[in-house]
Amino acid sequence: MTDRVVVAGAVYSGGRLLAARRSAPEELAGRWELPGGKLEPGERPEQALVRELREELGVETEPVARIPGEWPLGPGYVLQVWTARLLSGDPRPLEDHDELRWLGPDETDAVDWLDQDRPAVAEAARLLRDGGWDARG
Ligand SMILES: Nc1nc2c([nH]c(=O)n2[C@H]2C[C@H](O)[C@@H](COP(=O)(O)OP(=O)(O)OP(=O)(O)O)O2)c(=O)[nH]1
Repeated sequence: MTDRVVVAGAVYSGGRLLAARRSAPEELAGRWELPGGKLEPGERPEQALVRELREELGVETEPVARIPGEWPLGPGYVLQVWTARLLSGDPRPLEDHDELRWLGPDETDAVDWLDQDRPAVAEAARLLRDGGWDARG
């Protein structure tokens, strides 16, 4: 069976990366992730990402580029990650999260990322340090 996709955003603004601390489920609560969620039937990943970031954080974003790779999340799900530009709004933890942090290029290791997010975060951090974000859009 094909795995279902969870799409997450490496959201950036002003040279910083957004990290979100999960409030649920219990086994993930307190760990940090790139915000996003599951694709709904018929949705493209970029559409799902824009919808999830609107629902969870109250912001409008524009997906820029996929971070190459795909990471297993447990039975039946894989994680795909896009860089995304913040277009408008100030992110707030409306759903699924209880804290948000903007991380500068030297701070991307400062939070306890979910293990399955670490490869994508490492690549996002590299892009942030190289200033390569907008070049990819
Ligand atoms: N959003 C997101 N979820 C992740 C990441 N890493 C990771 O293991 N997950 C897991 C947590 C959840 O079990 C699942 C995504 O579920 P979710 O709760 O964010 O998605 P959703 O908003 O569509 O949730 P739902 O209420 O429809 O179940 O993937 C990540 O970086 N971002």
